[in-house]
Parts: sequence; C-alpha cells; structure tokens
Amino acid sequence: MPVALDCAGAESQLSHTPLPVPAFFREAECSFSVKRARQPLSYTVPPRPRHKSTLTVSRIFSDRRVPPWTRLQPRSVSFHGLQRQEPLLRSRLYDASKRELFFRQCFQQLSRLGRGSFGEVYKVRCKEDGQLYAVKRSVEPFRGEGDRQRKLAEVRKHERVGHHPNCVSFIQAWEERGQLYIQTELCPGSLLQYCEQYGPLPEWQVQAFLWDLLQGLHHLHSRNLLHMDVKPANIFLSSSNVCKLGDFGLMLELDSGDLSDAQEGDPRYMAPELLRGEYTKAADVFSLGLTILEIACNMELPNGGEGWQQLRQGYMPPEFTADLSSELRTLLAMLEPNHQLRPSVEALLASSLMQKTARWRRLMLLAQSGIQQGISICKTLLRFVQWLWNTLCSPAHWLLFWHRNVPVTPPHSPFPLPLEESSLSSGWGEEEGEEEEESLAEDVFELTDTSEHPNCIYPVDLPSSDGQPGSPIMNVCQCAGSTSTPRHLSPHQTGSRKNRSLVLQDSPNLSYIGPKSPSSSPTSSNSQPANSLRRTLVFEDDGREDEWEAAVHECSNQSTTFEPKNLLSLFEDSLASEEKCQS
Ligand SMILES: Nc1ncnc2c1ncn2[C@@H]1O[C@H](COP(=O)(O)OP(=O)(O)OP(=O)(O)O)[C@@H](O)[C@H]1O
Ligand SMILES: [Mg+2]
Ligand SMILES: [Mg+2]
Repeated sequence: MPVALDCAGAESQLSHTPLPVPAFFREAECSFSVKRARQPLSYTVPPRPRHKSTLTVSRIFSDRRVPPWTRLQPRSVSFHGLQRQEPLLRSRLYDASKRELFFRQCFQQLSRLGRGSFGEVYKVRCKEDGQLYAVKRSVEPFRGEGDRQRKLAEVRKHERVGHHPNCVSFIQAWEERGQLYIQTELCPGSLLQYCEQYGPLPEWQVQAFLWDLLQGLHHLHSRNLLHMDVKPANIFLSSSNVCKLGDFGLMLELDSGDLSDAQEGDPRYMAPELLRGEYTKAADVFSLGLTILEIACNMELPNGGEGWQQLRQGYMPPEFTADLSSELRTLLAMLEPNHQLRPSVEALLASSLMQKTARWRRLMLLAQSGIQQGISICKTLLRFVQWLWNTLCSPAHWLLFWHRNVPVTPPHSPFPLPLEESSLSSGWGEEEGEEEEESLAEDVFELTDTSEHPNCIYPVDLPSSDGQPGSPIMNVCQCAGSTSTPRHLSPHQTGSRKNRSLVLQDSPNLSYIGPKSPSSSPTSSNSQPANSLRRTLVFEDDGREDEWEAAVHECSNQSTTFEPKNLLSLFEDSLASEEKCQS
C-alpha cells in the first residue's frame, strides 16, 4: 500500500536522523566551570539605578533658578539627627577664595583604585592628618534633584552602618559643583583581587573569611539593614586580612517601610526569592553562600542559564564541592532555595564550625595586632636611633671635614649624610614612600603634591671631588604643568619615584655648559661661584634657561623638606677652603 510504503520510507529516513537526547537535570553539570586563570572573577557592574525623575530640559523656557547643588562652596552631606544638615565644609587647608576643588586642596590624589557604576574611587592622602583614605567621587554631575537624592542616599546608608571592624568605615561626605564625594577607610584590596592572586583559597582561610563576613552581616541585620550586593568585589580586606563588607549603595533599610527603591545586586549572587520581590535578610545569606562556594571551590558562577537555575534549586555540583570538609558543606545550607528554611546569620554563627573558627580567629587577630604593634614600635625606635646617629655624627663629620680641609663629597663620606633620601619624599616616612611609588605608576589625576614636582630639577648631591660622571648631581623628577618637561622620558623614568630620579649626566636633554664636562676637575670650576651651578644647565634643544630657573625656583619655594641652597653654599665653602689649602 502506498500509505504503508510512504510510512516505511519516512521511518527509514527518520531512523538515520539522530534523536535528541533528553538533557536530564542531574547530567547538566557542564553548566559549571572552573575559573580560568587571569580572568577576572565574577565582577560585573550592577545595573544602573533607575532614573525616575530626571528634570525636564526645555530650551525655550529654561528654568533660570540655580539648582542648590551647583553652589560653588563644598557642603558637608550628613543625615545624622532629625534634620539633614548641610553645613559648609571646613578645613584649615581649604581656601574658599581659590577656584580649586576642596578635594584637590585638601587631599593628595595618589591613584585610582577602581570604578563602579556610581563613581570612581581614589586612593588619597588627607593633607590635614597625613592619613590614607579612599574617596569615591560620582562620575557624572547630578542630573536633577531626584538623581542627587538617590546618590546622597548612599551617604545616609553608610552613616547608618556605623563603625564595625567587619564593615568599611565611613569618614565624611560632601558635595561640590554637582558631584558627591564619599570618604571612607582605605582597604588594601578586595576579596576579588585577593582570590585572583591567591585562589583557590585553603579551607581554613575560607572559614576565617566566612566568620568575618557573618560578623559584618550580623551587624547590618541587627540594625534592620540588608546589604543586597554581597559579592567578592564588594568585600574588602584590611592590611591584616580581615574581611570587611563595603559598597552600601544598594543597601535596604527594612524599617524605613519603603522598599520601592529596592534593587537586586549582581545576578550571579542573587537569591531566587528576589525575583518574586521578597526582600528579606535571607537574601544576603544566599549571596554570602555563593561567595563562599566561589572562593572555596574556585568556581565560575553562572550569570544565567541552566547552571544559574540549578544553584537556586539546591543543587551543588559534587565535582566542585567534593574536597570541602563535611562541616563546611553543612554550612552551605546557606544556598537553601526556600528563604524561610535558610539558616539565619545567628544560626550560622552558632554552628560548631563557626564557634571553633571564632576561637582561633580571635587569637590570631590578637597575635597579629600584637606583632603589628611590635613592628611599629621597632620602627619608631629605629628612626629614633637613626636620628640620634645623624645628630651625633653629623657635627663630628663636618668637624673632621673642616679640620682636614679636604673637600669630602657625600658619596665618599664615611659618615651618614644628614640629608636622606626620604627628605625628598612628601615627608611621611619610608612606607609611605613605597606606597606612593606603587600608586604613582597608575596615577590618573594631576598630582597636586607640592613637595613633588615632576620635571623640576633638584640639586641633591655635590659632585665628587674627582668629578666622575657616576656621582649624582641632580635629581630630576616629573612636574605637573611645568613646561620644563624632559621630552624623552623613558618608561622607567616615568614609572616610579625611585626610577624617576635620574642622574643628570644620563639625561639626553640636559648638558653642562659651565664646567664643560662632568669629568673636568673641580679646581677648574673653582673660579665659578656655586650659585652659578644652577646656570650651568640648559636644555640642549632650545636652551630654555629661564623656564628651568623658574621651575627650580618654584620647586625650591614649594618644597618644605629640602633646602638646595644650603648644600650649594656648602659646596661653595668647600671649594673655597680647598682653594685656600692649595694656595
Ligand atoms: N574603601 C576602599 N578601599 C579600597 N578600594 C576601594 C574602596 N572602595 C572602593 N574601592 C575600589 O573601587 C571599586 C568600586 O567601588 P564601589 O564598589 O564602592 O563603587 P560603586 O560605584 O558603588 O560600584 P558598584 O558598581 O559595585 O556599585 C571597588 O571594586 C574597589 O576596587
Ligand atoms: Mg561595588
Ligand atoms: Mg555600589
């Protein structure tokens, strides 16, 4: 029969077609993957806040009223007390008559730490107290009052958090020319960066971090606050490796009763019930559970799809979790799909594993702080001894120097020089020098540090008696805004403070015109007054002595720790004494 034949033909055709294999839930493990080396962890920028009420812009009937946020003076932003205060920001370093921003007048910008959806974060040094801080500055000026209020809300939330060792501390906030600045404690890095460097983390460290974070969450939850964006990028590490919750931009205040502005954080860490609009403390517990799974198992968390669904249905891929201890796996009940059955922060802290961790973690932190204090005491003592040595030895050195009437130059001197390298830094000691070195490499701001002038030339050492070219004569560093920039700075000269200091003779742009070459004997330059040493340098290509003079003058005026004139006069005196000796 034709029909039967047709059917048979169709059947034979179909038999060659591969049948689709049903993808069973448990077999879809390929949705999970191990983190790829050097690929940033699950860092994604959360969605931008919804813009509900941007001001209407009419070109015909423009609103001529000046919005309050464009007021020139910086205003403190604080929500403490019943009424929002808006006093003028004060600092003894701030001069309102200058056009320069408060941020620039009172802080030295060292580097950019990161950028989020709200703003850019800078590592800064407060010029008033000399301490390092992080300052988050909103990228765009306020678009209107609604936008401004939304941004200012982060300040209110941060203020509500208060101080806790496991939360990033808020210092102050202010607005100026339509931009918001939030100054917080500086943390050396985030958990995201730490895992990129050291991941996968050993279990003892995961347990320690979990305990820290539970402490931080307990503090928030006890104040009816939901973080809503717990993830490695928003967890910061202190210098003693204590985890701190940060970035409170999406935080929800449960007692405010208004959850209309609630936003979900990063979808990778999002609790399933948030899709249904159920905002509870359990959502933070779920995000923390995923964070722990990620850092303990080196697992790339899915952004969506099958793997995303599985993790929210109580399935944990055994090939990732097999190596975890049974105690930690029990704590991963944080990933319970039903938020009502999910353990609370208090229950987790009461677990035997966390109780055990609490004991040794407290001891470890105590020991760490003891060691740190010991080190800082040793450093202070060392500095004191160094200072004592310099004070006691320097006069002896100079007495010897005068007695022998021999022009001993600093590089050949058997005594330590009173002028140390640190005196060229901004004056915050050795560690700070190192910090700046690291930060300047990725600087994004115009540097406003007056003690450091790129492109300015400082005499730092006297030429050696033999006038060998190896003797350091000048220290050249880069200067913002100066026209005297050496044009062909090699990358290693621009890279760091130490590398930016280079011997003048090696500079392609500078040469001697007075004592023609560095190898000429010092006696030949005796007739030249020491002050004219300044004039012995010109830029080879265009000989802009005036600009150079001006730059040197400006730098020597602004530098507080370094006095080139003293050294030059010393040099002059030594030459004179040598001349006398020879005659
Ligand atoms: N206190 C701090 N110490 C050190 N680095 C910080 C600090 N605060 C922020 N950062 C860095 O800046 C980045 C962005 O900061 P933050 O997450 O607070 O900004 P955001 O604009 O709110 O970002 P998001 O898009 O996550 O909301 C962080 O990922 C981190 O690298
Ligand atoms: Mg963030
Ligand atoms: Mg944020």
